[in-house]
Amino acid sequence: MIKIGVPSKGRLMEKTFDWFGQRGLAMRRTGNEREYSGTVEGADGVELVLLSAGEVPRELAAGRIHLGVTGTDLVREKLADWAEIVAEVAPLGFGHADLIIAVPNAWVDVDTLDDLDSAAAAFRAEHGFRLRIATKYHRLVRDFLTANGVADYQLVDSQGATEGTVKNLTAEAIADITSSGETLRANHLKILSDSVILKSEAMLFRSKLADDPALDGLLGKLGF
Ligand SMILES: Nc1ncnc2c1ncn2[C@@H]1O[C@H](COP(=O)(O)OP(=O)(O)OP(=O)(O)O)[C@@H](O)[C@H]1O
Ligand SMILES: O=P(O)(O)OC[C@H]1O[C@H](OP(=O)(O)OP(=O)(O)O)[C@H](O)[C@@H]1O
Repeated sequence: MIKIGVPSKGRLMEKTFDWFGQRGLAMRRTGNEREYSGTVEGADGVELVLLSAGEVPRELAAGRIHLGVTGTDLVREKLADWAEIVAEVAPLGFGHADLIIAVPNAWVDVDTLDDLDSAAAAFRAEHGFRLRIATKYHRLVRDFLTANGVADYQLVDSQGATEGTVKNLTAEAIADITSSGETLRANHLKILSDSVILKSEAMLFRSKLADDPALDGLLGKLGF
């Protein structure tokens, strides 16, 4: 059985279903609205595994799914040695979003990473603790800030509604995905001009740790 891991809800699921549908593989959810089960028609021996987008990388790494759809951001964040574990089969043309760092609009003197570095040092001197950056992308943000010489900060974990942490006084800055920019604007935050950490998009991945004799045939049918 070839197992394909697909996000279980929302835009990502619907667009993924459309993408496979256009290539002759009809996917749909079955059971009631809340039941996470689904079927695939158009190819024999293929099973649909509905997963949280955030869990697709781990399932690919464990070899429990052969193919998986998720954002490139989540694969790079969750799998340190991702290029050894998965191969990128095809970008799907949706789910485009940038991982960026943003600070309050009110910080008029802070527009770049250098400015952030200065502000972070001043913040620590004034408050006695390090400036807090809220994010769920710990690995990517830490690596990026280290590479850019920013050190005087701490990451605080935020698994959702990250832009709200500044207003809630649990962080001074955030690192999150943005697409239209609406959420940042609504929360009075601005992007540091040189802080695009990653340009993410939805991608079909193949696990290098799971094989099936029929996999190449299926990829051929999909056009790859
Ligand atoms: N506003 C957006 N526009 C485009 N892509 C987005 C947007 N927000 C998130 N994404 C992308 O969608 C993917 C899934 O995001 P996320 O982890 O937030 O999922 P989720 O909907 O919270 O799912 P779950 O809670 O099941 O893990 C990520 O790859 C992310 O980059
Ligand atoms: O730039 P925009 O178009 O406004 O999109 C960005 C928002 O979309 C995502 O949140 P999501 O809706 O997935 O909710 P979350 O806060 O639970 O991650 C992301 O975390 C941002 O908050």
